Amino acid sequence: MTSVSLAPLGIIAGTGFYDLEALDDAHTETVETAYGTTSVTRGSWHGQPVAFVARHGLGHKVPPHRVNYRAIIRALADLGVRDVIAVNVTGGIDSDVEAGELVCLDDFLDFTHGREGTFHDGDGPEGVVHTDMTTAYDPLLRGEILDAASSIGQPIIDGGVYVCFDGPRFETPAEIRLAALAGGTVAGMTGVPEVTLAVEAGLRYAAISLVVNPAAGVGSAEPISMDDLDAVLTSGAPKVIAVIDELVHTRSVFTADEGHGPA
Ligand SMILES: CSC[C@H]1O[C@H](OP(=O)(O)O)[C@H](O)[C@@H]1O
Ligand code: HPA
Repeated sequence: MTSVSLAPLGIIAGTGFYDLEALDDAHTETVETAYGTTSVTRGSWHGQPVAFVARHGLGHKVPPHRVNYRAIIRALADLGVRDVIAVNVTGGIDSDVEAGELVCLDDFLDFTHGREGTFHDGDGPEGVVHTDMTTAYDPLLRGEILDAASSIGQPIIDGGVYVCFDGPRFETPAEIRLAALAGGTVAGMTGVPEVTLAVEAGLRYAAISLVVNPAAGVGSAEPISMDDLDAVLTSGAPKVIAVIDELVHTRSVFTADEGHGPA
């Protein structure tokens, strides 16, 4: 059997996901890019190479508005990653979406301001570039996530609009009502420009959102409780890992069948 080098699967995760225990031979390196440095943990999962980034850093030191999204995406692209699965913890805007549920996102609204959101500042050899965002979340990668969830019997909502706010404060009820009117499903603080930079970099990107609370003012006037949120995160994180585990496992079977498995 000829051994070929597989492109590593990129995984970017945030709140509650700081290392991937499933990774074998994990080692963390600092990757330098033209946009700054980022820390990437590389290892293998079911024999598949993986490059993992904890977007808030170990110990959750970096708030959402200060994450260096360009360095993260550039680093993964430079390491040869072609596909990225992102995990975003969110608040439910749509009252039908409950805490503990998973959503496979299919669109976004960008309510952020002033983030470094492009690789195309007009100063490169390519000049002015306008990147299509019609299917920002890659349909094929979304399909892999949905199939993986279905295979293990994990419910996941097929499609949802991620509304990205700057944070780090939570939103007001009025902001969430506006986002609901605009068609938002879930609220978060990190999904954009991560997704748009990935598309600009030519990566296939899809995101699993774990809903951990009703967004501000949804269903009740109760303040968002970090304790409640943490409890849902603790019970929900293994569901997300199980879906990704199945996706990676399926890929490993497929690559072995194709004769491209690890030697
Ligand atoms: C602790 S709740 C707010 C925090 O969680 C989300 O992070 P991530 O998307 O990285 O999972 C949200 O965007 C905020 O950064
Ligand atoms: O309600 C929320 N809003 C924004 N980001 C979040 N991340 C978890 N919950 C929320």
